Amino acid sequence: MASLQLDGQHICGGFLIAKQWVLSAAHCTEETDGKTFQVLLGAHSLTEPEPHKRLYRVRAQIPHPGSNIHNNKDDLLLLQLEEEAELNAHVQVLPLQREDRDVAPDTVCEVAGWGTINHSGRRPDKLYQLERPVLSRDVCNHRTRHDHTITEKMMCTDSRRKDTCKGDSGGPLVCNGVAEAVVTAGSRVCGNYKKPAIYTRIAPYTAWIDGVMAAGDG
Ligand SMILES: CC(C)CC(=O)Nc1cccc(-c2cccc(CN)c2)c1
Repeated sequence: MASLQLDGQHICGGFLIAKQWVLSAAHCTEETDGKTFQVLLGAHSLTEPEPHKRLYRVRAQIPHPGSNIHNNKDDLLLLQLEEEAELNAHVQVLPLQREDRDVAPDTVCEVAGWGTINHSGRRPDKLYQLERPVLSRDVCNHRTRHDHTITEKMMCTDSRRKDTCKGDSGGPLVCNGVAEAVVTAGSRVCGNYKKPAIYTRIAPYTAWIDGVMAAGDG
């Protein structure tokens, strides 16, 4: 799990997909006015000293060309670290789902982040992890939910009570140990069952991800 930070403040989640590459969400750059993130790896607490915590500078930030501030489409961001991350028990690469097939509804997946915890807007110091069931695209696209805005490159999880929120964007949705999708802000509401959590599915973007990493590695 990565924390994308500006001036020492957690802004968004992300995760290591290769030794020198982190995947996150493009909309995380919306309020950075051009500043480059730093990436914290190996952390559980954002503030306390921990043996495997290390802050990395970012050589390049590459948002998906289709990403924009008006919708959640192609909401992916690749970050190339200044150097390869030092891997250990607390810092590992997460395998990506490369088969483009929907995760079955009701599959229980997990999502983690340092995003705001509840309606109080309290920001946690320690990483939170949540198990959430996958919601079918048909239910998620219902008129009373996200009203046909969920494309085949997106997926949803139930947002009844437990949900992702501000600061969780960019983190992985992990199903059976594989990163299936990336948290996106969606309608930017949290914990409302009528607005299920939305994720950008990874499998439809592996060609783009591989292409950027190949070009970036020179
Ligand atoms: C520059 C960005 C950090 C701005 C931003 O993302 N704001 C924001 C505000 C309220 C909820 C959320 C939010 C995130 C992740 C999941 C969800 C939906 N459960 C909401 C996101």
